[in-house]
Amino acid sequence: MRFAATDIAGVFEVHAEPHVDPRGAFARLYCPDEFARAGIDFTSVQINLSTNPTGGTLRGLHFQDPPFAEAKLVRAVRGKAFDVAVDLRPDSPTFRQWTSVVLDSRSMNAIFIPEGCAHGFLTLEDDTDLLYQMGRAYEPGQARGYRYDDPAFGIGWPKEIRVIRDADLEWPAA
Ligand SMILES: Cc1cn([C@H]2C[C@H](O)[C@@H](COP(=O)(O)OP(=O)(O)O[C@H]3O[C@H](C)C(=O)[C@H](O)[C@H]3O)O2)c(=O)[nH]c1=O
Repeated sequence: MRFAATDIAGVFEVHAEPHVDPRGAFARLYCPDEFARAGIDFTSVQINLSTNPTGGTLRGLHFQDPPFAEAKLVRAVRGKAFDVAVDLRPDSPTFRQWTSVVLDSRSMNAIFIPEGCAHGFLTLEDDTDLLYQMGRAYEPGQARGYRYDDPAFGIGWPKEIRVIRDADLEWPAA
């Protein structure tokens, strides 16, 4: 497993480094000890699956405030997605900045998003499924969000948005 820093402190692209042979590939996707050696204290306690049949589906930007803030490890297990983390930590030098990773099921990469960041993604092809490993159990009613196009962030989404739920258009301005 290889951890690549991004423009935002604490956000990493995680490369699985699959073992490939004529049968296919085998990869370790998560290991708390390897995360700890990379300086990341992250224990996966809940796993979620997001299925998105239509390319151009946007979910997010979502986050939760303390004490319900969530760290998450997100990967595409089918298809491809433009995945975004936004730094919402007021004391961070990259406050309100964003970074992106293209999650590709074929390369087995992932993005680690620490507490204090918002998360969103835009699927780049039909039938894109994202698997989430969460650092805390789900707390109903704690979800907060900002619009994907909030001028405070200026996120450069790479393609037309074709599917988005109304609630993700109704978030307050940052
Ligand atoms: C997140 C979550 C949701 N739910 C229930 C609540 C709703 O009845 C249903 C769909 O939830 P929601 O519409 O919030 O799902 P998304 O819009 O895909 O939100 C997720 O996608 C963005 C991009 C994220 O980063 C978050 O992990 C999460 O907010 O699943 C659960 O039962 N457990 C959960 O952990």
